[in-house]
Amino acid sequence: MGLKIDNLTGGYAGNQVLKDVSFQVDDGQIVALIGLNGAGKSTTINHIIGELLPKSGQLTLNGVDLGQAPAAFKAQLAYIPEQPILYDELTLEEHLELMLSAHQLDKAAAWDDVMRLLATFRLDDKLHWLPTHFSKGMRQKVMLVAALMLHAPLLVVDEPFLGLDTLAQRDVIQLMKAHAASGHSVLMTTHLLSSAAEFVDTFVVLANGQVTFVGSPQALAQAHHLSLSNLDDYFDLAPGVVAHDHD
Ligand SMILES: Nc1ncnc2c1ncn2[C@@H]1O[C@H](COP(=O)(O)OP(=O)(O)OP(=O)(O)O)[C@@H](O)[C@H]1O
Repeated sequence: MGLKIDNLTGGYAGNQVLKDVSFQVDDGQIVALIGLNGAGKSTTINHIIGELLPKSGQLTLNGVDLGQAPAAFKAQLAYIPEQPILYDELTLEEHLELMLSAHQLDKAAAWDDVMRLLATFRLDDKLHWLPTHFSKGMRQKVMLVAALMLHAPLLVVDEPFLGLDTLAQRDVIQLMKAHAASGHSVLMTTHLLSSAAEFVDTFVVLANGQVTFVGSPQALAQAHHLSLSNLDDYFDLAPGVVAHDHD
């Protein structure tokens, strides 16, 4: 079933950003939300994670309605924000233990999997490090491990590649693909259209808080006479996608 967003209108007090946004993320799919700065990508995500309340519209995840059962809705998703949020006084291991217990997961049962993820990102020898010792990319990797180890039905990732080296970017793509292949789904935002076109199933284009396109990378490219490798030119060419940040 996956995530279904129907006619979502919402935003911030005094700034209604999203207008009638509808799209879905089916089980087993990777969907990328794209759009220029200020188009409404983060606002959409803030609604999905329950940080913002819709003015109207409906969000359901595997049949659970966010408005009616927020805790059950949120329990099904793992969210990786654009800016890593870590506690200065907790080690890497303590961060992961905290996340596991917050999700009622048993450390003994989950730990082999956690160590595999840490090894993927070359963090397995840093369990006792504090966040102050981590580089920006390492902090991002910790957030990725903390979310991926939950195996949540929906993984929501704001800008997954920000601050990551090329090896880690490749690893994140593989892990997102594995997450989807296991029947779960991924919703991400990105500005890297050509790279995303290599592994996402669907692009959802937002412009000025409205959905202007939903379809495969191939369909998006064809609609604008672009090749997949030239998709980064999309926002130069597509009419009606320009966001107005401050109107
Ligand atoms: N806390 C806020 N209060 C009021 N308006 C906001 C707030 N955060 C964002 N906005 C406005 O909402 C609109 C959409 O912003 P949003 O952050 O969703 O865009 P985005 O597509 O994620 O952009 P970016 O690519 O820069 O991350 C913008 O006009 C922005 O100014």
